[in-house]
Parts: sequence; C-alpha cells; structure tokens
Amino acid sequence: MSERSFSEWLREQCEPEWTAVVTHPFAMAITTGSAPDDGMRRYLEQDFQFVDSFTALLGAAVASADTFEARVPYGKFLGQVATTEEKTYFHRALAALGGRTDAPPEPVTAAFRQLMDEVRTSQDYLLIVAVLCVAEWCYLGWASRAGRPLPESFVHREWIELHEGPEFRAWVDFLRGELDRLGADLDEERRTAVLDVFRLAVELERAFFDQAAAPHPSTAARSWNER
Ligand SMILES: Cc1ncc(CN)c(N)n1
Repeated sequence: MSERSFSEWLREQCEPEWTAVVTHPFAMAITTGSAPDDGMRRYLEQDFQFVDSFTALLGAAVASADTFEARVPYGKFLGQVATTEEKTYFHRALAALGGRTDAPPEPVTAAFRQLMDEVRTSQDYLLIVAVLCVAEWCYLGWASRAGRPLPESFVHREWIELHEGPEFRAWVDFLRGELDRLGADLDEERRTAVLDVFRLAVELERAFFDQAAAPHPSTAARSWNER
C-alpha cells in the first residue's frame, strides 16, 4: 500500500468511479443552479429516504466507536447538522418543489439503505466509517467544485453550502482520519472487506445521481437489488 494513507488508497482503488461521482453531470448542474426543478424534486425525495438510514448509521457510529474521542464528532454532527440544518432544508426545499417526504424508494435508494442497514446492524465500526466516509467525502468533492457566486436559488445554494466549507471539510478529515487510524494494521482479508464496502458505496453514489438525472433504474441499481 506504500506511503499513501488508507483512505487515499481506498479512493484510488475506486477510480474511475470516484471521479465520475464528483464530476457527475447532475451534481455539476446543482453547482451551477441549472439542475431542473423536476430533477431536484426527484433527487431530494429519494435523498430524504437516504438520510433516514444515514442518520441511524451515525447513531451506530456513536455506539460502536472504539474511543470516547471518536464518539464525540458523530454526536455533534448528529445534533448540529443531520437532525437540524439538513432536516429543515429538506422540508423547505421539498415544499418549494412540490415534493413529498414519503416517496417510495427507487431501486438505488433501497440498495443504498440496505447497505447502510447491513453495516449498522453489523456494529462493525470500520465498515460503518467506510460508508459514512464515502457519502461525505464524495459530496465534498462535487460541492467544492462550485464556482462563486453560488446559485441564487436556495434549493441549489443551501445544498452546496451543507456539503462544503471549513466545518464540513473538518468533518470529512475526521472520517478519513478514522479510516487511516484503523486501517494502519489490517491484514489483507480485512482490507479487502473494507474496500468492498467502500467500492459498493461509491458505485451507489454514482447510480444515485444517475437516477436523479434519468428517472429509471440503472442497470447497476437493478443488479444490486437482486443481490
Ligand atoms: C446519496 C447521498 N450521499 C451522500 C450524502 C451526503 N450527506 C447525501 N445527502 N446523499
């Protein structure tokens, strides 16, 4: 694995998929404010379903972390962002777009929820961090590509603001740091297990944006549901 950090190694193993996520046309359209209302509505309706399992996963990280120092940032993020800012954003944005908070999950959403629910119930802290890290790091990746000024529409602008800036960057650095700390002494089998989860999460992120851009299940999402 040479001198690269474990998190960097994981990310590199997932190219070109990773770059496809952080430069995805739908994400880039959010950064310029050109993602159409219909696409944003569809995307946020599905993401609201995603965020429910994601929030549960943050709770599992509090419970399964191996140090007190690690539990604290998860608890802080849960209280300050996931259950407050992000939640009110969803309600306001979906109201503005005529969307609903109870949309039936698309296949990719169901597959993502299944992955999060599996690692949550496993209580395997390293696998939990792997999924959280993909979700937050790749969102930082696309959101930090936004030019200035940010889009006028709050639906686009606030979604970008929630996923970039010094605090979000520090949160991603913390998640990467946890992977690096725990990944330092892994044997081959365990490293592969983490990579499998990391890679699946990256593939799902891509399919999630694909679904928002074109409202029918991608081939990839279909095959995950048949796993
Ligand atoms: C699908 C997905 N992935 C990641 C994030 C970032 N929290 C999100 N809101 N939605």
